[in-house]
Amino acid sequence: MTAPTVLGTHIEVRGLTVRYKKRAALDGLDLDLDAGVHGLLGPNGAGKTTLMRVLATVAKPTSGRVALLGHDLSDQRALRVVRRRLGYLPQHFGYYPRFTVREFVEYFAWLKEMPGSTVPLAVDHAIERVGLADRADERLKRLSGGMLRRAGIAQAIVNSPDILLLDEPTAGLDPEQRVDFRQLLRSIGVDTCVLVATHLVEDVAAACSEVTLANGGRVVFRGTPDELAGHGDGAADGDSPIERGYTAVLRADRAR
Ligand SMILES: Nc1ncnc2c1ncn2[C@@H]1O[C@H](COP(=O)(O)OP(=O)(O)OP(=O)(O)O)[C@@H](O)[C@H]1O
Repeated sequence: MTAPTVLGTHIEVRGLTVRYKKRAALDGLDLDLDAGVHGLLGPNGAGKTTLMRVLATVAKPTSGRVALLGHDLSDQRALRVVRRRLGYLPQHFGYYPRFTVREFVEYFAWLKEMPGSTVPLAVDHAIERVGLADRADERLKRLSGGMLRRAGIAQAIVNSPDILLLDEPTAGLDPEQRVDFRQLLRSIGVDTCVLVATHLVEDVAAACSEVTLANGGRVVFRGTPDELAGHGDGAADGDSPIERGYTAVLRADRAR
């Protein structure tokens, strides 16, 4: 199956606001992302998960405009087209514990309306890419937390999405798996727009071509991991250059 050509920007967000009662989880956020691996960093409550949920089309904006693959999400007909081209690993995902890994990934392939003839091969490939081939027929309830996370990543990539949204994908992965996972991200990011929300700045430094730092529902920094690290030159706290950059940018934003 060949992926359709992507016209325009993969992700285009303008003035995105999401309110929960009086609190703004996102507050006029602007963002443009194309192919590549993009890290999304920010402190607790910055709005990362809210942004991921809007981009995954499971939450609606209060105001503002979001276009994915050139389709405006306010257009109901476009939603179906876009959803086929998306992969999404939520921060917390539900599953039937009696499903095997293969059944679980297959189920998502059907939900994404993949042509039936392509499903078995795509499922096997996705399971292999996350290193679960030897567990493909194991029930989900028998997997460790990290393996379950990897099964979640497999369902997200089964349709070779044009946009892949991963909310804290490395939570629970052991160090060796995290190294493999970064390699997987880099290979997917060659022609896919991958957005990874995480607290692990070392994953961002190692795997991401670009990083977006959110605070208070807005973007406060956008650049390469090296550029973020550059903001930490001097006295800011942190154990690595990128941690120091992260801390320095947040402090400067809070002092505004
Ligand atoms: N369903 C909800 N109802 C009310 N407030 C919410 C809801 N979901 C999120 N919020 C609020 O919106 C803000 C942003 O939350 P969000 O989960 O998007 O942040 P985050 O950056 O993902 O945080 P974390 O790093 O802790 O996962 C927070 O103030 C949060 O309390």
